[in-house]
Amino acid sequence: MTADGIVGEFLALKAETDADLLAMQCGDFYEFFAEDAEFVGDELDLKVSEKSSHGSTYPMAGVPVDDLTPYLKALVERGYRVAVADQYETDDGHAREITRIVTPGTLLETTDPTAQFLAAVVDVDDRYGLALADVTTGEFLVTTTASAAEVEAELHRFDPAEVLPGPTVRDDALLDRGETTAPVIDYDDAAFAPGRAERRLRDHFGAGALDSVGLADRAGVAAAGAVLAYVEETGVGVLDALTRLGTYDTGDHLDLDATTQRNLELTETMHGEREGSLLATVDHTVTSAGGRRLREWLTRPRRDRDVIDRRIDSVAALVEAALARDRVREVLDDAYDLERLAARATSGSADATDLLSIRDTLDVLPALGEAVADSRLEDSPLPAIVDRPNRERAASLRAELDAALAPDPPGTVTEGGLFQRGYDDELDDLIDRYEAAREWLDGLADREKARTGITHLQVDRNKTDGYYIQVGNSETDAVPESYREIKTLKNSKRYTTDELAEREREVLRLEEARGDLEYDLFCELRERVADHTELLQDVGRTLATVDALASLATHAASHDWTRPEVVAPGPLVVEAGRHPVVETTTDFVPNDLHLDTDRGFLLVTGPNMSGKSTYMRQAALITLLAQAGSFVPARAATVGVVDGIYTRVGALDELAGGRSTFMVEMEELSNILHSATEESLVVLDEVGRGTATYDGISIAWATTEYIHNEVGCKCLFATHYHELTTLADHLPRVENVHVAVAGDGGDDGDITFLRTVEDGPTDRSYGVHVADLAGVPDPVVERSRDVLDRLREDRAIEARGAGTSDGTTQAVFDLGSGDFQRTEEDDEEPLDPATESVLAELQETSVAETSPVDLMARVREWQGRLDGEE
Ligand SMILES: Nc1ncnc2c1ncn2[C@@H]1O[C@H](COP(=O)(O)OP(=O)(O)OP(=O)(O)O)[C@@H](O)[C@H]1O
Repeated sequence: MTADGIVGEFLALKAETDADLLAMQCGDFYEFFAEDAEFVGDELDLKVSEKSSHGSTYPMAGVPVDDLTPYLKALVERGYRVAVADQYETDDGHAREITRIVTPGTLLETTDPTAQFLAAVVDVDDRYGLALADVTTGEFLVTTTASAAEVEAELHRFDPAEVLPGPTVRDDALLDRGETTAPVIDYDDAAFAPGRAERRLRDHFGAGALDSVGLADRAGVAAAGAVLAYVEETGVGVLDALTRLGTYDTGDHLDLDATTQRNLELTETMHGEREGSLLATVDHTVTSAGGRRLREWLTRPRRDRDVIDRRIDSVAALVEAALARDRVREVLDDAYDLERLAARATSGSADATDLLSIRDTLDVLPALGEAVADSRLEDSPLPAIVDRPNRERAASLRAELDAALAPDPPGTVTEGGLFQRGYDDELDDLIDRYEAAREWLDGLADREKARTGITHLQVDRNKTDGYYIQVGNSETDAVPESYREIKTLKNSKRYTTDELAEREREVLRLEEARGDLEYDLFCELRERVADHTELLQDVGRTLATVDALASLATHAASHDWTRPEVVAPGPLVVEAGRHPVVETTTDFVPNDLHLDTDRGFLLVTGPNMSGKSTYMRQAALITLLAQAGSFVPARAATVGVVDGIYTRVGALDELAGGRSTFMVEMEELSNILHSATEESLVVLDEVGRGTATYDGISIAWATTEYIHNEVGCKCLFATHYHELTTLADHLPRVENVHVAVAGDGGDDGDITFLRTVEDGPTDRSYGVHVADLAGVPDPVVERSRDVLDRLREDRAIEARGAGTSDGTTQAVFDLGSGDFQRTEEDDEEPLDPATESVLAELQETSVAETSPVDLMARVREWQGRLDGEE
């Protein structure tokens, strides 16, 4: 094919696909042309050369066929979708077609141990269907819900690598809320049609599959069908990896909205770092599958007490039995990622080393069985967990692999050397003949030296000349007549003979036959392994589960955590509780917490920086950890199961998202007030702060009443609005607690943060002290103290009337009530315009939002105006 034709063909194939880039095979290379070449040249630092076509030149960049995978991975991990066109032989030359599209959600070759979900969301008949498939492990989950917030929360939990919104949800806010940074692909509308989707699901998973997993909802079917269709387009093998369909009900798990997952820093901190998150703190797993399991438990804690208790029973046993725990972890350390290896076997991408890894990991199961047979673990649920997979089938698969594979097989599966002797008679025979021919060749140099008397003679092989006899120039006169010269080098000549040529042909033929036969045998073996996918997934899950349990136990033992008593919905009582992450970096002061039916709502006050947020998050995290099946950081804890944890904490900078912080705050509050039930735990940190003081107080006030009277859930509410503390006198379940400090924070008085939580409201706010600590310039701090003193003295700003010689007070704006109070005698008289205007401005002035300096300047200006100055 001409050069022109190649670029033309590339552009035609590119027009066929909606992938971002195309890699087209041209002989031994995959080439990118035109814009794609420039793009990959930049992204991957590939050399870009020029190719001429139709009189113009096109950029061209290529990678050797065997090296494509790492380049593909690099592109896909940056979020691009890459189509691959392979070349195949035809009767009159060769042709090319797109054989697969590699995308972030369907990349089998990933080396990142975290789960890689492809998600589809669709809305049918007012319900949302969400399907999540991880082709690297074969996991395929479907759920349906009527709530957009729940879809959002699930997307945040599963953190998909790629999202396919159905036609009706493409413009939905739920996809641009920043819940996912994954590429969002507008995929073929038809794939989401429920009828078509259902047929596709039945074809792939079998006619009865939908009924047996209880997938009836059209929205769920549509989402699952779209995922299948998409995966199918990306390559046939990848689709085969999806073996197990499952459904789940969002009600099985603790409801954690997306904001709460972020606020509680479950898997990453507010700054997007893993380090410092709850997961990073408690993760001591030794396998990547165990790490995935632990992440799943922390992001999807349970509501079912039986499940929770079983996990905690296992953790407790492992906490007690330190030696057995170490042994369990040591045994698990030898395990590879079986779920992923199973998917590689099913998709046909596993090589011999992968099958050996499967063999070695199957070995871990009996060893783990022995480790949990320890007397201190035998009464726990652990032996039953390890017994769940079929041990006999696992042992026989292991034995089959062990008998088949060579101990140190090559990385390619087409060149032989994969199998042990004795595995296959035909192969053994081929190998015997091959080795005999090789032996003849290996001995040839010595035999020829002896026969001819030539000393500088060697036999070797290279790509262009094949096998040859090489003789140094000084002795070429002595070569026998049977030698045929094939090449002259500077110091030597190369020869062949009829017999050497014949043997060479034989060796090559045998090599090829061996390679072909081993490849066929290997594919058969790999398929037999793929037939055991479910078994491998069972074993993989078991190892991951035990690893996650041992990790929780390791953390509990090393940080002195305690077993929580998990009870039916009800109280949350914590004795000497700590924050699970903060305690690892700080000399932490433990705190008690008591929330029950008589005392379900705590108003938490205290100076800035005293530890209010930490205290409240600690309560949420202790509940979450208990429901994940973990021990908790406390001396003792009773945790009443909750159905959801909802938090609204300090405003994040969401201005980049185009919404004002106060709007975000109110949207989050709205979601909480709509979602929380009597059995939820709600944590509110300074709700109402983002607006004018009196609006803020009013919203906080009404929120407290609503949660107390209507929702009736457990709630912790931190506030700087001292006014709210009086609510404890009116609402029976509301109590005040405060984080204590020593010192009054007054003029120069320093305060010491005690970090202890005590009953009753705090008396001061100490904000000026924190301003001082933060390095606000001295004049401002001092001035603030003056202003504060005055405000405290008067709790009022006076408006003095003009024209009254003695300057008697005419109207007082009372900061406590937020009302104007006038003196009796002035009431009759109409106000003069100056007073009117000052009062109007005064009414509009927000004390909280005006700096003390401005405030004083304004007051001075008002006084001037009232005194008749211009
Ligand atoms: N019990 C504790 N023991 C030790 N250190 C703590 C404790 N509680 C909080 N801290 C530390 O005190 C600092 C302030 O805590 P936090 O952010 O919870 O205060 P806050 O009262 O919510 O502040 P603000 O009102 O300004 O938001 C943090 O650095 C935290 O690590």
